[in-house]
Amino acid sequence: MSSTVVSAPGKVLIAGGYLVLDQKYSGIVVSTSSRFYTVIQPAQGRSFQIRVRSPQFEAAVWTYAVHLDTELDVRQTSELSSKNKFVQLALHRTLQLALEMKGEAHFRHVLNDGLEIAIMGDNDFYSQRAKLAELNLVPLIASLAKIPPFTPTGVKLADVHKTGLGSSAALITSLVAALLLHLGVIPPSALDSVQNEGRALVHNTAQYIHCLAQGKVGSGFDVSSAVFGSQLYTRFDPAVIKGLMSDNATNTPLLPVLSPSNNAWDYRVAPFKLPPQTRLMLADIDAGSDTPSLVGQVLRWRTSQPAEANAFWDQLSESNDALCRTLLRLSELSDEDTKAYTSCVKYLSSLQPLQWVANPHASPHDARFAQTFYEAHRLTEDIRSRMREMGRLSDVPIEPPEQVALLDACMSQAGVIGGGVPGAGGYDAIWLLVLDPSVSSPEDRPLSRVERVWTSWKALDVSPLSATESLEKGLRLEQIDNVPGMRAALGQ
Ligand SMILES: Nc1ncnc2c1ncn2[C@@H]1O[C@H](COP(=O)(O)OP(=O)(O)O)[C@@H](O)[C@H]1O
Ligand SMILES: C[C@@](O)(CCOP(=O)(O)OP(=O)(O)O)CC(=O)O
Repeated sequence: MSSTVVSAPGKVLIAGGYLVLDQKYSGIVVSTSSRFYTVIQPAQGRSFQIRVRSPQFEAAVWTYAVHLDTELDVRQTSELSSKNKFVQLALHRTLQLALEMKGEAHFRHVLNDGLEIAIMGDNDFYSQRAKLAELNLVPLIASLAKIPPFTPTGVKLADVHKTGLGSSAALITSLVAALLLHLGVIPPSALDSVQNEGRALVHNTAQYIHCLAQGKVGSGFDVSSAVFGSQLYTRFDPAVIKGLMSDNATNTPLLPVLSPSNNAWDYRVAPFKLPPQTRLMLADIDAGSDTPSLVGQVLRWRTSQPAEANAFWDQLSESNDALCRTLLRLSELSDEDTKAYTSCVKYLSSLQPLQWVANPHASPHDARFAQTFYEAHRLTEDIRSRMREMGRLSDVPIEPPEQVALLDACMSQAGVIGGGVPGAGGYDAIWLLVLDPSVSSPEDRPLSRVERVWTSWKALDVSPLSATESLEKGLRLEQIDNVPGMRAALGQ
């Protein structure tokens, strides 16, 4: 049997943090060009053994034995090595599903060869600050390209500095998809289109396993974007997986719950993408925040002040939805008249947003582009101010003063549409959307202006990520030799 390689993108929740936990509201999630990869190869001679390794980390090899008696068991055999609950649960539950769907004979046939699995994340998932310093490189996006792909982090998994792209969700999603493909549960064509039963099965299984591994049911926007790509996401009702979440549910059949034909899966994925000739910029800030504790405190405020909080969330949600519509409208405007759109992007990229709508010579036709970009700017600023207000009301540093100063400095640069603190906010990251005209010289690009702000910023340590938006719709089937640096990282 040959190898199976599947990748899944990381995520940035640009609007809808906290609200997306409630089915009444939605979140805008952008999937990133930075991806997690799972490589599965047969392990000749190690029947019913599974070896998993993460070559970017120290001591990151986990070996498991698969036992199939009255029930399926996946037991770690290397007692001396650390545990990896996310990987072990993904193996156990996905193999269990494969057993239910394909039967014992097929299961034994595939496992007879054993499995050799490698997990790798693009460099963006882990802070590259130390590596840039070691190579004497200025923290610029162009410098990141000089770091070899899948570069070793030099530390154990537990000690790595994550950048917030959602490593566990992308990892679980790529691992589940690769296993379901390798075990013949879904065909490779399941990854050809977005609306597909096989892909939906990957989604449901990965959501369930991610919740189980995290020990909580989050909104699931990270898994959904890893499967389906950028989207406007509305969560599933957690009741659908309740029966499978307890420790003594290991004998409960998975398929009736995880099957795409189970109507209790009521998540909604509406199309979303960033406008053409704009670019997402992300920075990792060297100061972390603990998402679960921020979430706990905001939700306690909502429970204690329901009337105030619900009215507040309704208004914030209107701004989030309006931002989604406005950004989608820009794609339509570009389709309607690409030439005029392109020249407008070039013109606006040298001006600040307030000047965008102050051109007395613009024809009504051209003014539509500038007005829509301005509306996107206004909405991101409105969302920022509401998120800050929610932080004040719940006493949570959602956009703390240090981040306010940094974002305001970025926002004052010509050609910056908007930005904010992604997801739950806090100190760990910022996102920006900038105009990125295809025809300007490199130093005139808004991207370069923002980078100059970042490199000169003293109050916080700001380091860029290389990710752009991924326009591929989530999961992707890969070939080892087409992924730069993969074979070297595998040591093959
Ligand atoms: N490269 C990797 N190889 C193996 N497991 C990984 C890797 N990256 C992350 N994980 C798993 O994901 C867990 C981290 O999950 P979590 O703290 O929720 O991170 P995140 O916020 O990035 O999703 C790790 O403890 C490990 O089990
Ligand atoms: C608060 C939230 O709505 C968004 C959190 O988004 P982040 O991107 O901050 O999440 P982490 O990857 O866990 O750091 C919680 C949720 O939707 O589950």
